Amino acid sequence: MTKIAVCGAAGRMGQRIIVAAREAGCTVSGALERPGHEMVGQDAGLIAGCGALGIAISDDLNAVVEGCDVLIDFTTPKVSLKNLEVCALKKKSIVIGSTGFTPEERALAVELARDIPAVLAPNMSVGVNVCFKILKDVAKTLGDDFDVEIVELHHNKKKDAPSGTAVRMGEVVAEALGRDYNKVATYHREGICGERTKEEIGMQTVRGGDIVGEHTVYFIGMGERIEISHRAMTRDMFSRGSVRAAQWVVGKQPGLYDMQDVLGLK
Ligand SMILES: NC(=O)C1=CN([C@@H]2O[C@H](COP(=O)(O)OP(=O)(O)OC[C@H]3O[C@@H](n4cnc5c(N)ncnc54)[C@H](OP(=O)(O)O)[C@@H]3O)[C@@H](O)[C@H]2O)C=CC1
Ligand SMILES: O=C(O)C1=N[C@H](C(=O)O)C[C@H](O)C1
Repeated sequence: MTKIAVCGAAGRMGQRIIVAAREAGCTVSGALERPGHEMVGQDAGLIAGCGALGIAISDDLNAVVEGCDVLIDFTTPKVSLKNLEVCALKKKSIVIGSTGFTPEERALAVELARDIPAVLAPNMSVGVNVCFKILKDVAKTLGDDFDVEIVELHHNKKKDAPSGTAVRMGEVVAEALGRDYNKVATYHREGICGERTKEEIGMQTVRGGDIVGEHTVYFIGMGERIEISHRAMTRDMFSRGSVRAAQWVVGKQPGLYDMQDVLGLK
């Protein structure tokens, strides 16, 4: 039985991951929150709503990592990089779902994962990962004649924008079209901003209420358009995906993998 520890255990995703790990027959060996968090000391299962587990939420990163086979971490990029560093020191695996990584932070993650197997993915759902695959084909087939715009909608508590999933969708499309995402992504239009260029990929963000996560990529041509949409109704396919990744990654060769590797979509 895979021993899974969860970082960000009292968070929206952390709670669902604890439930998913139990449902998948894994052992929840530890649960982490930051020092000073009001949930430290509480039973992780009671907080997650799946009944007492006898595992108190801890703020001791080293002890929790030592007790697990794999750490699942849904927090922030800075916290995830620290966790990756500690997992590398203790030769444990890690699955990171946090989003909002800068290119520099991503490069650091690749370096830190040199000696341990790690998964880093902005979206753990099967549906979104199949969309990544479809988007590549659609973009290649349509070529430069269709304008690409990406719109994402999330709840009002989300801290990063655009979502990690939207950024990855933009990167997939840009790569398929032979463009550099960092040069063509357009996040803002206001005032007399000029006509749309052919190369740009518009990235639009909507925040409100309790929207779990919705992404649409528009390929807009003359007289027709294609829309590829994914709508998440609950967080459960993200949490189940992260547990699937955790079971998959333990024992793999060192290196940084993504969900396409886990799902065999490459
Ligand atoms: N890859 C995927 O499939 C998905 C990725 N995400 C991403 O996961 C991340 C978390 O999302 P969500 O669960 O909604 O966010 P939440 O804010 O609900 O949860 C994050 C939790 O991590 C805690 N935390 C902060 N710092 C530390 C620390 N140093 N050690 C341990 N715990 C810490 C937070 O505590 P506090 O509140 O005190 O800061 C909070 O409880 C985001 O980046 C989000 O975009 C979300 C869904 C799916
Ligand atoms: O913060 C969230 O909630 C989500 N974040 C991920 C992202 O930024 O892509 C994935 C999902 O859409 C939910």
